[in-house]
Amino acid sequence: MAYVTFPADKPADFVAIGRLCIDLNANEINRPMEETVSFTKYVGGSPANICIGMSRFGMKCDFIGKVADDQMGRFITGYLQRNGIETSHLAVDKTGAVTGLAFTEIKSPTDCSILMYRDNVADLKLQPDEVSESAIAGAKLLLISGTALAQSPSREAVMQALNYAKKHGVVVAFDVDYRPYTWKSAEETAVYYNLAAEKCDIIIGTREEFDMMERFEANPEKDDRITAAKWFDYDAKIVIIKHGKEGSIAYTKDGSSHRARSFPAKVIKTFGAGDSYAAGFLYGLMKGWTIEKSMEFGSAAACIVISSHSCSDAMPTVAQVEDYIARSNRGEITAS
Ligand SMILES: Nc1ncnc2c1ncn2[C@@H]1O[C@H](COP(=O)(O)OP(=O)(O)OP(=O)(O)O)[C@@H](O)[C@H]1O
Ligand SMILES: O=C(O)C[C@@H](O)[C@H](O)C(=O)CO
Repeated sequence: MAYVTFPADKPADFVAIGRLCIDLNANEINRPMEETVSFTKYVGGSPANICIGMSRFGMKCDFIGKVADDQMGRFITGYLQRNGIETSHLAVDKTGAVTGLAFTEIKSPTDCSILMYRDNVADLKLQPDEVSESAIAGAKLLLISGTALAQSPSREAVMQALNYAKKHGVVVAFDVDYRPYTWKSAEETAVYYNLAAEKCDIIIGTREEFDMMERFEANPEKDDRITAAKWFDYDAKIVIIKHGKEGSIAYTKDGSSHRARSFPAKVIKTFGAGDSYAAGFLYGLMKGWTIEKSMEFGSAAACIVISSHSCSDAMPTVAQVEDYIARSNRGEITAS
């Protein structure tokens, strides 16, 4: 059963809007940041990672965002281009804003953190009039990501993108992607996340992210079913709640639920799991697969990324994900 119907006659498959930044991932893993001396530079930011993932899967992708007018901004644009992503809808900041940096600390496979440098970043300066209506009208699926709602004018740019998507019958997916930095308060976060989520067809978040959105509501048991049910009174058709290694659960508007286990993985670091899961799941859905098969594909894509050093660069191809599922089913992959 198709829970979401994607428009057929569009020149592009997928357009994402929001954060583009740099990940500097520690080369010396299993060490605190204080003792780390070298890092490898990658393109980062959740929506950028998801877009790169979709492109690796063979989807025709476009990105709407803003980069700094510096070497880092040009590195990001070039990387997207080399990955086959349309970059003509990227604005270039002219106010002296910088590229956001995410230094990753990998103390152990389960103890990872991100040290952010996000003052005066270009991605949050995207203006509503820099959001291309034709880019959104020309895609089957728009992905928005929560961090872009943290500040104006990026917040209004995302709301504008949602308006264009509604006007042109584009399916909207929302990855909650809650990162505490750049938000001023938990109340502000909940207000804007809820405003955006009301307009989305597919909502994907972790249990903790939905807890944060439910700040003004009663769900004392943190019941996933109660969390999901609210959104079916708005535009949602699918709500996915992720539980890390415990897997994920999708609720659909018809009242059914669909569970996905996680696969074993030799984990290097856990960040990037959510982005690769989202890319894999959305790819499956766009291919017309069942919810279960799409979730399984996303879960296996996540394992490939968390077993690798980077997020963006490690995004797998379809063949790599299929191979991971097959090897796991044959018992050839064990957890770390
Ligand atoms: N340790 C793990 N082993 C195997 N699979 C995992 C592990 N951690 C996460 N996953 C897979 O990735 C999916 C998404 O992970 P998670 O719930 O941690 O999302 P997230 O918190 O958004 O990720 P991120 O750390 O990128 O922000 C899970 O549903 C699961 O399939
Ligand atoms: O912006 C961040 O929070 C870090 C990212 O750059 C990183 O690539 C990521 O989001 C992984 O999920």
